[in-house]
Amino acid sequence: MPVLKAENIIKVYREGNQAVQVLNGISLALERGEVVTLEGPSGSGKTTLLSILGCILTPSDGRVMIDDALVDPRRLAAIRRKYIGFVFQQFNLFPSLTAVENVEYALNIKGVKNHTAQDEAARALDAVGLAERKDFLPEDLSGGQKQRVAIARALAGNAAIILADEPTANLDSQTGGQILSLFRDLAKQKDRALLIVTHDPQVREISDRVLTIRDGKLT
Ligand SMILES: Nc1ncnc2c1ncn2[C@@H]1O[C@H](COP(=O)(O)OP(=O)(O)OP(=O)(O)O)[C@@H](O)[C@H]1O
Repeated sequence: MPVLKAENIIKVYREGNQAVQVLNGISLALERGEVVTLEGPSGSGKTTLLSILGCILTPSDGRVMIDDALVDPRRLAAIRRKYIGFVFQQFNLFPSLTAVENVEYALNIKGVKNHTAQDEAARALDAVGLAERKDFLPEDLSGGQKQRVAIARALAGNAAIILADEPTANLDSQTGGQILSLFRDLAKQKDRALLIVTHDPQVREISDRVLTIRDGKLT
């Protein structure tokens, strides 16, 4: 059974009396333990699709199922907290929190508190090779290290679905390559589904499958 399934997703953005249909009937399924690349030209709807799959946006039509249950638009935040981990191009770390506090904060939001959160955050940073820098602020970390913190944050709390939007876009290709193999290994270890939106050709190399979106459809 796929952990994530999208059926016939349509998304229309409205601005004033203009309507633009960005997604034109997208269906896909992600299995646990699978790493999938999503490619497509700029403006083709990749981020929109990722936001719908990640329960940030609701589709105009079509449905998303997680673990075979229909995603209820009234419960998006709760479903997102339970099932989804995100990694972004800009890392999106809180600048005033240390590495470990960034991960801990995300765990707190997921309902993991106190010592359990502290221990899990420390373990997650250890898994991405940052145990020695766990008390550093983001400004004292390199780009690759910041992305490791973001990966630790996405993986902590056992999200079954990890969605990444251009995770290597701000990294040099060597650092990007290292981050990608780590990301893949960690996702595979726990049988998570990992979907990566990217223009980076290196992502294909660590993926099981490549999806291409063009004019709002998968080709
Ligand atoms: N909130 C919004 N309101 C109106 N139009 C939007 C909105 N968000 C995105 N769009 C439009 O929808 C289209 C798809 O955008 P999206 O960001 O999903 O594409 P993308 O494939 O991720 O692009 P890129 O690779 O450049 O990040 C674009 O034409 C964009 O301008």
